[in-house]
Amino acid sequence: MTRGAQTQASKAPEHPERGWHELDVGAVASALGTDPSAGLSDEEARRRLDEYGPNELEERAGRTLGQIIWEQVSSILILILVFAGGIAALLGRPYDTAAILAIVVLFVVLGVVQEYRAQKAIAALKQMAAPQVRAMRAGRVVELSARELVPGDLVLLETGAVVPADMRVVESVNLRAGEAALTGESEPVDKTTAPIAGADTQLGDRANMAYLGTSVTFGRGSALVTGTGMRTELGRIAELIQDVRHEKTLLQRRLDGLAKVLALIAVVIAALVFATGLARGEDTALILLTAVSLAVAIVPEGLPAVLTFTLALGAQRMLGRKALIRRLPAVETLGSVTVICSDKTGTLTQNRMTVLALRSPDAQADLGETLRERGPKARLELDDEAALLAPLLASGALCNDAILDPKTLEAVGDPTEGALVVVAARYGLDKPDLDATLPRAAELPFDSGRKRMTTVHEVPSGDLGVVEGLRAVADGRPYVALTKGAADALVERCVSLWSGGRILPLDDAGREGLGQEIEGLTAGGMRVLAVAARGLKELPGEGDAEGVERGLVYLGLAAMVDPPRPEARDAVATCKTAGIRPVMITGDHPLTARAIAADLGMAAPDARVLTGRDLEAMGAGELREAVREVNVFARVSPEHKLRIVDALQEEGEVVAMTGDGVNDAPALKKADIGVAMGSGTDVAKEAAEVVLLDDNFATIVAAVEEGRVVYDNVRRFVQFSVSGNVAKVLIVAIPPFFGLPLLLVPIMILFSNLLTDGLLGLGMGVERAERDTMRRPPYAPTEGIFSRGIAQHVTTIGPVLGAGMILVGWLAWRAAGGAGAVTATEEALVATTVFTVLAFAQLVRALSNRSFREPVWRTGLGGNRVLLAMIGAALVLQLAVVYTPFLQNVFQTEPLPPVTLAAGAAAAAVMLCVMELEKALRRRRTRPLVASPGEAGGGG
Ligand SMILES: Nc1ncnc2c1ncn2[C@@H]1O[C@H](COP(=O)(O)OP(=O)(O)OP(=O)(O)O)[C@@H](O)[C@H]1O
Repeated sequence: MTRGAQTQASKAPEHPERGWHELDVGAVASALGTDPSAGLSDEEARRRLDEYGPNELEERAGRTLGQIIWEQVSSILILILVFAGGIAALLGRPYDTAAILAIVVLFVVLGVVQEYRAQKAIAALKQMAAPQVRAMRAGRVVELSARELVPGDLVLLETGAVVPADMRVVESVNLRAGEAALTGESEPVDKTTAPIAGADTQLGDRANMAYLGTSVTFGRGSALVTGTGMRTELGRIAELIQDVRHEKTLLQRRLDGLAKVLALIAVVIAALVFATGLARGEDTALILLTAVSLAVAIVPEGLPAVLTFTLALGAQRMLGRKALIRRLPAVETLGSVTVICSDKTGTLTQNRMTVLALRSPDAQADLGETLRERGPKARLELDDEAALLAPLLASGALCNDAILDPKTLEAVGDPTEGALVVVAARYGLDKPDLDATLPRAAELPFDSGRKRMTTVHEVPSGDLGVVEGLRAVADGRPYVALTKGAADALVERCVSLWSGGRILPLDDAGREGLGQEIEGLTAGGMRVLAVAARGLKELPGEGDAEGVERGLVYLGLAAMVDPPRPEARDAVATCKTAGIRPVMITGDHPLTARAIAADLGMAAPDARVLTGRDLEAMGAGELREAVREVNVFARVSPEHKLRIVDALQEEGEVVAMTGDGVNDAPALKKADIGVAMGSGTDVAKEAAEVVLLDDNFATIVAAVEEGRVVYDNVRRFVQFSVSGNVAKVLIVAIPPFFGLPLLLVPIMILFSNLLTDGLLGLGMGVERAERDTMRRPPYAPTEGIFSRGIAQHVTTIGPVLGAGMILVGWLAWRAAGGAGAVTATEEALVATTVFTVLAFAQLVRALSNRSFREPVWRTGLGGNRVLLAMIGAALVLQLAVVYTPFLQNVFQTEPLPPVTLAAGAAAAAVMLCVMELEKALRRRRTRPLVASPGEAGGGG
């Protein structure tokens, strides 16, 4: 087997003087040092991989470390801090200055590390999604990651695959490639194998080459890899086309905006305090220091790091639930999804088809009972009655690409086809025998637009056995064409039927009768295929479906069940309570679709169903109106999906749409969240934001839930951190008006914002779904972060916390003797008291903050170990700052007597009560657990 590969392998590939497209296949193979039928040997492939490196484009879309650092350093928040540090230096406060600068550095490093890790994580996810390719190595077909391809590899191409490198086509069976990404040409190009003259032939005209970044839209073939990675046409222009813009998520952009607003407020308040202080003739140093503290207090230092962390974690969790995220923004968009448009077969159903009913003009069989009694492996006798079904059964198995294992009575391949092969085998008609009797001579493959397929078979002169009838159907012609497909449409193409051993005419009345029969079967949720045949004088030309698939002789019907996935029913119910509308979009018959939709709870048994034909007859306005209420679309082609997404989006919906085929790609791109099936084509995956590793509808719903959790956790941190900062601003700004000393010095505020809040923020980022996460309406993309009660929280809890801390400060100051009698050390003691009690209060607030609605005793303490650990760490750090001599120096703290700590703990307990009271009020204000988006319970 390894002959050629072995003899030629040691010769290194060299680029020929003429273009690859100018050489014939033999010359290409010899220049590449490979065998055009067996491929490279494993050893040689390994060697070349070492030499040429993996087949991937250098990641230029990702920002470099330098860029990430610059982005962090140049952010407005950092600039404010640097400015504040400068003033502190002017005031002769070296520790404050050093601390501010140290924290600036820490902040930048933390941000950079987070960003860098998030970027790496996404790159890793992308790699997981890298296409698998089938290649020949040493004469055997192997499956490998596209990254492992090397020049000289022989790659097998099939419909839906992305072309994984630049290659010279050596075999083409109707092979066609979409090259729009590379050449801008929107029509697919036919691929050929013969050499093409002209060194300067345009890329688009080099029909015997296939290029990285294009995709196979039709047919199959094989090709020799001529260039990989950056040594491809795409690699050459990669720098030009790679999107260097860093894609920020909606939340990131919103939070950037929030940070800017806060920064502006910081500057304004600081200026105000400075001006009023000057006007009242206060000590300039104190005023300046206050202004610096204010600026530092408002800036939410921990926010960016917490955000990236939370998003990356969300993507990871989704992966754990079998949804692979290809673009980070999808994590949060998922949380806003309002409509999920899902394929039926395989996503909502199990895609395990079993034929339960057979109908031919002369006989019928219902197998449900038998299979229930005798199990799925039941075999049946081809008695006189059943023999009347033989042409139907045999044709169904012949016009078919599934492979039967006659022993186990199982089939591999497309489940619809497998069911037909299996039912024929039940009656002793094994596909391999049939294939031998009536050899296949040509085929018109299935496509979901036509919804049928045809195979053409030679009719040999010898005895055909049980399928002798097909000779008569062929009506003396040398070939018989067998067509199977969606029953309603196929029956319309039949002009006669096979009955009593003769071809009888089929008139409109007859077709109507068959239509009713089909309707009867589909209404029970079965997929019904019709099978028909005709004689042919000669083999049809390529793509001559229209010429062949008409004037057919009707042979019969096969109806099969495909049970719903058990978990889909729950997922549909979850969608409903979560204010998300599940919509079924299927190529199947309207009645089949509706019956299954009803079974899953997606639609009423008599719900309105729209078909592809209905859609075509509708104007844009009409369609918009229809998509508001229709949950089942049937007999839909991939092109219709695009219109459905469009109409839904016009209606303001955030749409997730599933798909697996090449033609689904435009709809996946258009949808807010394109969802590709793990089993689908590479083209669909490339177009999608999310790939379902298990093809399961329930997985989409799980991903939506995780998306909401991410959103919740970010909002949780914003609520916590902004209300805390409001308090800190008040603590700094108010006391000077009453002659009190500064209650928090800048370095303390920094510590609180960055370490205490940052650690707690990370703890909040890992919070799991709340009990009502999927029982409330989705977040509208236009909805601000401060909606649903967060604004109230910030404006009530913030001032309460601030007032409480001022009271603490005032008590401490009075205890030290009050106006005129307080020494510098005692001032430091007062500040340390406020600093520490505030830290305690923040710790308990973090606990209460675990749920937006539920009381803390319900959410419990143990559910989030990370948060508990962070609370512990923050506590230890706080005590360290207060009690270790070196840190006392840096942070200008004084050791607190135990009684103050105890009082601080008591104050924190009071704060907890206030938080819980606010939540109780929020619960009363807003209706909980909504069932539909109409009754939205957002209190914001
Ligand atoms: N292999 C096949 N040969 C002939 N006809 C088929 C074949 N597979 C499906 N059909 C017919 O074509 C119709 C549409 O099939 P299509 O594959 O587009 O839908 P589907 O993908 O199975 O459904 P969904 O869109 O819900 O996933 C089916 O209802 C069936 O009648």
